[in-house]
Amino acid sequence: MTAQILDGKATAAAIKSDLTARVAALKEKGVTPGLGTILVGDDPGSQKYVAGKHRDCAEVGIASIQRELPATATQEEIEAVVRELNEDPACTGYIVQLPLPKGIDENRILELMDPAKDADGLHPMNLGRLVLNEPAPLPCTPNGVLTLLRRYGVEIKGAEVVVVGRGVTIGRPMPLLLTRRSENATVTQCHTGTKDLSAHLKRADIIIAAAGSAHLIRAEDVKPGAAVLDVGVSRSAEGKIVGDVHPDVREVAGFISPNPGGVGPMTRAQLLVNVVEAAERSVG
Ligand SMILES: Nc1nc2c(c(=O)[nH]1)N[C@@H](CN(C=O)c1ccc(C(=O)N[C@@H](CCC(=O)O)C(=O)O)cc1)CN2
Repeated sequence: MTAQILDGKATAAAIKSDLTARVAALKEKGVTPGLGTILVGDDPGSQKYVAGKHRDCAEVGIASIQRELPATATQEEIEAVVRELNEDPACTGYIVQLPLPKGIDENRILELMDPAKDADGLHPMNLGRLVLNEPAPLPCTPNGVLTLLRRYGVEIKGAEVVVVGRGVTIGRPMPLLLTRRSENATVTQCHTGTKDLSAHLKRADIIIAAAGSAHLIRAEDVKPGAAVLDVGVSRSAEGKIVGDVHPDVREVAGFISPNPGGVGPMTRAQLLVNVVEAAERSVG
């Protein structure tokens, strides 16, 4: 068996095409949605992701607001830019690209954001709303994973899902989305303290690998027919992306998301969804 590809590029393109029409409708009502980004430092990966976000904006008609600070920026300097975007009426929503340089209090920066402008769904108020089952912008990568599973008809209801990783952008919020009544999955969260990862993986109908550990998920640990989503990013000596999932898993899994070309483009598409939804709320 060779796994069906969960094509994030194609799915993101379909989402962007729908958003293009919605942005055009907003513009007819006099509203141009605007996405702001705050990028601190010169990490090449972060620069690439932010550039991609603005390319996407141009594609669907969303205005771009870009703020860049050097790696030496102080907490106060970053906070000043957060306050500026909180007040900017042209900015419908914005993100602070993570991770921030060492020494910066990331949580304090996120807390300072206006939760109504939180395009990433990572403000503590919005994560709290998710816990409480209240409407909130959803974190982009977990929502991208869910959208991909739904588009390809992977059964989520009642599925045994293993999430590997506990980072703030995916590992922490992913189980919150999956265990909502609308999804009804059963979730096990694994991490570096998990004693027998292999035993958990072998039982999973869906594996979401977000550990950032190259080829951590091996074919012998995957149940035949399982859906495997590769969210991990490590780099080879040549600078190429190496995911968390070993290439041999394709021969065992029922569905697999490539990396690159799987969850990454979905993260970007869901960010645009959050901005357009915020703009639509503003016109009622
Ligand atoms: N504020 C945030 N910071 C970070 C987030 C986030 O959701 N919000 N997630 C990641 C990085 N990220 C978005 O910012 C992101 C990662 C990957 C991609 C992507 O399209 N990847 C491509 C490959 C790109 C390449 O060649 O390097 C793919 O998978 O096909 C987009 C966004 C951490 N920080």
